[in-house]
Amino acid sequence: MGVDPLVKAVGLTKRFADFEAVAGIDIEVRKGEAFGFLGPNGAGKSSTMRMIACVSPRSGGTLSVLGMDPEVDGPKIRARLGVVPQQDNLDNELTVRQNLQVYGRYFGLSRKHVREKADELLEFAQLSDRANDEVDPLSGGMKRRLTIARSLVNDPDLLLLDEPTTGLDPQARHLLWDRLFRLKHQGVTLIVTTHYMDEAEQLCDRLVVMDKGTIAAEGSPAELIDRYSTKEVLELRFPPGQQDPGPVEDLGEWVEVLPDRILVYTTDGEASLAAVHNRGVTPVSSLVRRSTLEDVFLKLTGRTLVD
Ligand SMILES: Nc1ncnc2c1ncn2[C@@H]1O[C@H](COP(=O)(O)OP(=O)(O)OP(=O)(O)O)[C@@H](O)[C@H]1O
Repeated sequence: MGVDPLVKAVGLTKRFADFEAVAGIDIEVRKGEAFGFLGPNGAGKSSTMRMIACVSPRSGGTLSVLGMDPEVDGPKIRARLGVVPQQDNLDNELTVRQNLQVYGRYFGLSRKHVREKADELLEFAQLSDRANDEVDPLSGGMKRRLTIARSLVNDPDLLLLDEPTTGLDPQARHLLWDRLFRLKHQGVTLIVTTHYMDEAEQLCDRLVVMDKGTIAAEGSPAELIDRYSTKEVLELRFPPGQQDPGPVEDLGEWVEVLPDRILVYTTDGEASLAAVHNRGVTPVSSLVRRSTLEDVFLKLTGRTLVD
C-alpha cells in the first residue's frame, strides 16, 4: 500500500482574467522526495507554488496539501509549511538572530524553544558568527541562507523554495545546494521551482518540465535525459552568418540550430566530431558534452530555458 502523497493536484488551474497561467496540471509529491518544477520565466511555476503555499486560490481542479484542502484548511496547512519566496522578505531592521526569533514567535513557539532553535538554525545556515549583525549588509547568499533558516523555524513537513538561487554567484549557489542537500538527507520533503537545469539536476529526485502553464514531461533527471535526449551532444560554433546545418545534419540522431551554435545529438560525440573534420568542415570551436535537462527542454519545446 502506498503512502498518501503530501501534495496531489488534478487538473489544477490558475486564471488571471482570461489568461490561464496554470492550465490544468496533475502532480503528486511524495514524502521525503525533492520535487522540482523546471521551466522558463512565465511557465506558471510561481503561480503553482503560491497555490500549494495556500496564498493564492485555485481557479479550477483539485488540490490537496498534507492531506487537506487549501480552500478549507489554509491556516492549518500554512502552519506546517516552510516557504522560501522568490524575493527575500527579511526584516532589515532586525539582527540575523532576531529575524529567526520573531518569526518563531509568530508560530506561537515558546521563547526558550525559539532561542534554542535559532542557535541550531544559525549553525545550519553557517551564520552563527553574524548572529548579532543587522541583515542589510549581508551578501545575497547569506540572506538566502537566512531566509531558508527562517522557513525551518517551525520544523515544517514540507519546504517550498521558489527559485532558490536566482541572482547568486556560483560559489553562493553551491553552498546553498549543499545546505538543501543536507535537509533532503534529513528527510525533509522539498518542492523547488527553477529555470536552471543544473539546479534541477543537483537537487531534484523527480521533476516536471513546465512550459506555458502545462507539464511537458515528468521523471527523474536521468530518466528525462534518457527519454528525450541522446547520450552525448556535440556543440559546434561557426563564424557569424555561417550556421548552415547542411554539412553536419546527418552526423547524429538530430541537429538543433541555435543563434550561436549548432548542437548535434549523438551517441558518440567524438566519432561525430571526427566525421565533421573528415568532411573538411571547420567550426571555430567544438565541444563534446553529456546531455542535460536543457537539451530535454529544447527537444520538448524547441526553445532554450534561459534566453
Ligand atoms: N497576478 C497576476 N496577474 C496577471 N498575470 C499574472 C499574475 N501573476 C502571474 N501572471 C502571469 O502568469 C504567467 C505565469 O507566471 P508565473 O510567475 O507563475 O511564472 P513562473 O514560471 O514562476 O515565472 P517566474 O520565474 O518569472 O516567476 C506569466 O505570464 C505572468 O505574467
